[in-house]
Amino acid sequence: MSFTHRGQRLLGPVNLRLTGCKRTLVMGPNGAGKSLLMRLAHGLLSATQGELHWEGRTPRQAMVFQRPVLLKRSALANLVYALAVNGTPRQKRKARAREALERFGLSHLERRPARVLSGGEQQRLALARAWLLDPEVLFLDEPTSALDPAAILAVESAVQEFHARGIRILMSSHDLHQARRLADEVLFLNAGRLIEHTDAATFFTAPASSEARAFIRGELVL
Ligand SMILES: Nc1ncnc2c1ncn2[C@@H]1O[C@H](COP(=O)(O)OP(=O)(O)OP(=O)(O)O)[C@@H](O)[C@H]1O
Repeated sequence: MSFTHRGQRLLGPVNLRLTGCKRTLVMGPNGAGKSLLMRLAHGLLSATQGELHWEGRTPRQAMVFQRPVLLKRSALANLVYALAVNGTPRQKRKARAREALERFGLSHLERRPARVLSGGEQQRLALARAWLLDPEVLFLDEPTSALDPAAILAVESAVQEFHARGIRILMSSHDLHQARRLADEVLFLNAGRLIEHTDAATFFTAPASSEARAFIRGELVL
């Protein structure tokens, strides 16, 4: 796939096959095209050239963003609304929403307006909403970049839980430590090009490209 805007190619061509129920971390410097790749894969954007193919039917998917998109209503009502859109019968919505709030440690905040929750609480609410959608594939676009260490830990634990439940993870991150903790494999992008697609152990110990080596050493990649 490629994505071109006003004659400028911002991403691609990216030719890539993702398999297995892995945790794939999408890495690379600012502007590398990580978000574009995630949005194309999730179907929020259409490729200007090329196509995305799912093997078999298109899986159920959810996406968690850097800044959660929450409705101007309570935490509970945000989840109830997601269930309504999802077609869950009315009489089951509140109980299921409360279960999800409990799972993500938010029960005590159910009546609070979602938009006044702290950044970490909002992200947990977004994860609870994703959980309720029962996805087969979960996209997370830099979900921890605005969070403190405790909130980052909560998000990473949730990612591990999703993974343990058999959900395929595609997550972008700048954070090398986070990628080392979570990744089964890494997609490394730079300037709109896919530079490496490799298992995590190889990426961190013996990256093939000079760009990835510089990125891992913490040097500026231009
Ligand atoms: N919808 C769009 N229309 C036009 N340009 C876009 C669009 N989305 C992204 N871009 C541009 O494409 C490039 C890649 O953006 P992208 O958000 O994918 O980068 P990124 O790797 O996620 O960066 P960051 O780490 O800073 O979030 C940037 O130069 C950005 O300005």
